[in-house]
Amino acid sequence: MTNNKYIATPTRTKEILNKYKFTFKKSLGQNFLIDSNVLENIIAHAGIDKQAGAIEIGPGIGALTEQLAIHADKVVAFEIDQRLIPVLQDTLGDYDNVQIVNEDILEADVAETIAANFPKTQPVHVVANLPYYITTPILLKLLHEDLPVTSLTVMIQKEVAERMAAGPNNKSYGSLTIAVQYYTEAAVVMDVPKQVFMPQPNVDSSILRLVKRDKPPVEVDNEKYFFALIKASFAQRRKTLRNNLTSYFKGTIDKDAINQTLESVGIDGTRRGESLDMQEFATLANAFYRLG
Ligand SMILES: C[S@@+](CC[C@H](N)C(=O)[O-])C[C@H]1O[C@@H](n2cnc3c(N)ncnc32)[C@H](O)[C@@H]1O
Repeated sequence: MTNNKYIATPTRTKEILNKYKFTFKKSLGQNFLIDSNVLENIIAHAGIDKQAGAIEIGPGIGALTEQLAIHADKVVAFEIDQRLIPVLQDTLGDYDNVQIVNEDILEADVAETIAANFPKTQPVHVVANLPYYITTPILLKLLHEDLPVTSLTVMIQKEVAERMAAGPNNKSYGSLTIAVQYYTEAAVVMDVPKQVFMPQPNVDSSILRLVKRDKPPVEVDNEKYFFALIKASFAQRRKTLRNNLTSYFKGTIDKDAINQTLESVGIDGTRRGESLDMQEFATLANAFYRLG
C-alpha cells in the first residue's frame, strides 16, 4: 500500500487537489487521510473481506474508499459535498464495485440503501473517517435505526472515542457511553496523530471499533424512556442522582415517590449518575416507567 498509485499519499493527494482546484471546507470536517499505514490499520480492524459489503460516510477524494473497493465486495459511500463527486468519479474510475451517493448521511435512508445494494445474508460494515462536527449525531442515528450492519469502525476525535468506550466512574462516562454500549461492544483500537491528515485537525484522533450486539445487555421496558432518564441523570454531573431526577420529574412525579422508587430498587439517591452502571440505569428506568 506504499505504492504511489494509491490516493493516500501526500504527493498524490496534492496532485488531485490541484487538478480540481479543490479548497477544503472546514465546516464539512474535511481532513483527508494521507497515510497508507493508518488506512491499512483501519481495514485490518474493520473485519472487511471479499465476502463483506462496506458503507462509508464522507469519502472525500476516495483514499479510504479505494482501499475498501480493493478489500470488500462492494462499497456504498455517502458524500454531502457535490464538488467531490466528479473528483471521486475520476479517482475511483478503475473500480466497478463503488457507488457514490451524493447525500447528507443525516438525511439519508440508510436502511433502504443497504437493502438495495447488499444481499440480505451479506455482512455489511460501516467504515469511515468521520466528519468530526457531527460524529455523535451520525453514530446515534446509525445505532438507533438498528440497521443490519455487523460493525462500525470509525476514525473520530480521541476524547469522543474515549467517552464511547468508558466505564462507570470515569470522567468520560456519560449518556453517550451508555447509548453506544447498549447497542454495541465498544473498543478504542488505535490512537492516531494529527500528521496523517491534510489539513491537520486541531484535535487528536482515535480509531473506534463498535461491534453490534445480537441483543442489548440489559432488559428495558421502554427504550425511549430509558435513554431520557439516563440523559436526565447526567444533566448536571456534580449533582446527586436524586436532585437530577427531581428536576427531571418536576410536575409529574413528586419527591416522596422519587425517594420511594430509589429505595425500592436499592439505589442510593446521593450517588452521582456517573457511578451507575447500565444495569442499574435499566432497573431504575423500569421502576419509574412502571409507576405509569
Ligand atoms: C474527515 S473527511 C474524510 C475524507 C476521506 N474519507 C478520507 O479519509 O480522506 C470527512 C468527509 O465527510 C464529508 N461530509 C461532511 N458532512 C457530511 C454529511 N453530513 N454527510 C455525508 N458526508 C459528509 C466531507 O465532505 C468529507 O469528505
